[in-house]
Amino acid sequence: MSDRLTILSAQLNAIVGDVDANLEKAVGALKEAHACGADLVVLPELFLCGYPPEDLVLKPALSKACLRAAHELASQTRQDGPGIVVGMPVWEEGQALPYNSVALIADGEIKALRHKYELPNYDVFDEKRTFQQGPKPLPVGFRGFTLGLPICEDIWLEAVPDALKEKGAEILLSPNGSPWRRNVRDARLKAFSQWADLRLPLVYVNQVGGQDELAFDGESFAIDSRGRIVQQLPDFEEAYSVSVWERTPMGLMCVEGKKDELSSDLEETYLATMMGLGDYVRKTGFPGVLIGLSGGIDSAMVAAIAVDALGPENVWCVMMPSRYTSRESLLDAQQCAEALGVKYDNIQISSAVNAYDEMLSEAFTGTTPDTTEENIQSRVRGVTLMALSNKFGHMVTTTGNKSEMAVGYATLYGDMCGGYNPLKDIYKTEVFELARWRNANVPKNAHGPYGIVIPENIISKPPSAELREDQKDEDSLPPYHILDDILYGLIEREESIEEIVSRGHFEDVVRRIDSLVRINEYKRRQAPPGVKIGDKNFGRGRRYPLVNRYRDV
Ligand SMILES: Nc1ncnc2c1ncn2[C@@H]1O[C@H](COP(=O)(O)OP(=O)(O)OC[C@H]2O[C@@H]([n+]3cccc(C(=O)O)c3)[C@H](O)[C@@H]2O)[C@@H](O)[C@H]1O
Ligand SMILES: Nc1ncnc2c1ncn2[C@@H]1O[C@H](COP(=O)(O)OP(=O)(O)OP(=O)(O)O)[C@@H](O)[C@H]1O
Ligand SMILES: NC(=O)CC[C@H](N)C(=O)O
Repeated sequence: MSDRLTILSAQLNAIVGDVDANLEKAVGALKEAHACGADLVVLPELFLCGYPPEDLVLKPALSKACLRAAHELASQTRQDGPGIVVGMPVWEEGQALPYNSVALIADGEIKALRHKYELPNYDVFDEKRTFQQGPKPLPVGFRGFTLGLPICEDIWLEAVPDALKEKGAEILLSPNGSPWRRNVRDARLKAFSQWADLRLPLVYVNQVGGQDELAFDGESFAIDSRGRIVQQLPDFEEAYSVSVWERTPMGLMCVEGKKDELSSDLEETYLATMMGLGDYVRKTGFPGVLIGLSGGIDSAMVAAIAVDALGPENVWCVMMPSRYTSRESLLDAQQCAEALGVKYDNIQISSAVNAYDEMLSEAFTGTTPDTTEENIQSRVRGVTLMALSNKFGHMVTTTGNKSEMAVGYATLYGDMCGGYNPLKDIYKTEVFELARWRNANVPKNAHGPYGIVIPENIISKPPSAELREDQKDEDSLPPYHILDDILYGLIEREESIEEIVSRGHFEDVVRRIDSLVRINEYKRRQAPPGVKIGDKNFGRGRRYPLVNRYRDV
C-alpha cells in the first residue's frame, strides 16, 4: 500500500444535456490520468449531465442515461489503474426527486456513490426544487486512503467537512459547479476558511464554461491542512493539473502542485462576458452573431467581445443609419468594424421608417411626434437584424447595458430584440472602464487583434440614442456616474431612498430612478438573457414582481 496519492484535477467544460459528449470528455480525463500516473482524477459537479441542469434533471431518463454512462466509464477503468470521481444525478427507486451525486469509479466498477447534503437555494441556485437532500455523507476508502467527497455547497458550510473529518477523512475531493461573479475568489476562500481549523486538505475542482446566464471560471485549487494554497489552476480555460499528497504524521501533505497565475479583476469580467456569449453561441450551434453597430460604446463593446470570443470571421456588424445618424457615428462605426476585422454592412432604414410614417399618418392625425416615432426607428432596426438572422442563421446579439435595462432606456421589440446580451449585468460606467481596458490589453485566448479596437472618440463622446435631432442620453437620464451610484444602491445593496439621499443625491432624482426601476420590470422580464457579473443579475439573481405597488416613502 502506497503512502502517496496523486490526484489529477480535471477542470473541464461539460455541455448540459449532452451525456455522450460529457462521457467522451470523462474518458479523455481518465486517459490523461493514466498518462500522468495519477491514482485518481476528479471532475466537476454533475459532470455527466452538465451543471446546472435545472428542471431537465426532473426527466428520469436523464439520470438513467448518466447511470449508463457511469457504467461505460467503469468499463474503461482498469484494475490498479486510475480511478475517477465524477458527478451525476442518481434517482433511486420510489424517490420523488433525484440526488445530486458523485460516483467513485475504479477497478471496473462504481465503488461508491455520495449525495449532496447542502442544496443551495438562493441567488441563481434552486436546487431544493430539483434535488433530494442526501444524508450527511460518509467518507469512502480508496487504496488505503480515506476520502471525503463533498459536493460544492457542502464545503461552503461546516457541517459536511466536520462530519467527514469525524469519520476519518484524510482529504476532501470536491467537485464544484461554482459560477463566477465579482469577488468570488475571496468569497470562496472566506467560506472554506470557516472550517479550516479541521486541518483537512481540500482539492477543489470547479467546472469551466458558459451555461445560459452563468460563466464558470474554473480557478480550481488545492489547500493543504495548514490552509495554504498548494495548487492553482487557471481561470476561464480548460486545464488539467496534478497534486501529489504524501502521508505524514501530520496527515496528508502536498509535495507537488503547480500554481498558475490568475487574471486581474477587469480581465475576469471581460473573460466572463466572452465565455458567456461564446459558449452560448457554440453550444447552441449558431454560425456566428449579428450586431447593429451604431458608432456608440455599447455596440462597439459587444462587437469586441464577440470577436474575442468567436473570431472576426463569425461576427457580422450592420450600420443602419436613419436621418438622425451623424457623420461622426458613421465614421466611428466603420473605424471600429475595420479595427476588429469583421464583415460590415450599411443598410439604410429611412425607406422603412417613412413607410411606417405614411401607414400610420391617418391613425396618428392630431398627435404630436414623441417616443412613438423614435421607437419605430429602433424597431425597424430590430426587424432588419432579425430578417438577416432568419436568412443567414446568425444570432442577433443585444447591447443594452445594466443601467439602461434598469431604467427601461431601450425599446421593446426594437434594440431589445436578440438572443443574448453580454452587457446585461454591466453598468454603463463599467462599460467605459472595460472598453479602456480592452484597448490596452488582449484577454487570454482571445481571437481579436491587439491595439485600439474601440476608437477613442466612441469612448469620449457623450452617449446618444440618435433617435431624434441632437438627442443625448443625459436629456432623459442623470449623468451615468450619478445614475450608476443610485442604481448600485437600489439594486445591488437594496438601499432605501433615504440612505441613497444621505450619500449626497437629490431626493427627486433618486425617487424618479426608483420609480423607473420599478415600472420597467416588465421590460426586463422580456429581455434576452445575459451573463451574470455581479451579485444581483436581472433574471435569476434579482426576481421582482411585475405588478408591484410597494413605494419607499
Ligand atoms: N407594466 C407593463 N406591462 C406590460 N407592458 C407594458 C407595461 N408598461 C408599458 N408597457 C408597454 O410597453 C410600451 C412602452 O415601451 P416601449 O415601446 O419600449 O417604449 P418606451 O419605454 O416608452 O420608450 C423607449 C425609451 O427608450 C429610449 N431608447 C430607445 C432605444 C434605444 C435607447 C438607447 O439609448 O439605448 C433608448 C427611447 O428614447 C425612449 O425613451 C407601452 O406602450 C406598453 O405597450
Ligand atoms: N444607426 C444604427 N445602426 C446600427 N445599429 C444601431 C443604430 N442605432 C442603434 N443601433 C442598435 O441599437 C442599440 C441601442 O442603440 P442606441 O445607439 O440608441 O443606444 P446606446 O445605448 O447609445 O448604444 P450604443 O452605445 O451602442 O450606441 C445599439 O447598441 C445598436 O445595436
Ligand atoms: N453548485 C453549488 O452548490 C454552488 C454553490 C456555491 N455557494 C457557489 O457559489 O459556488
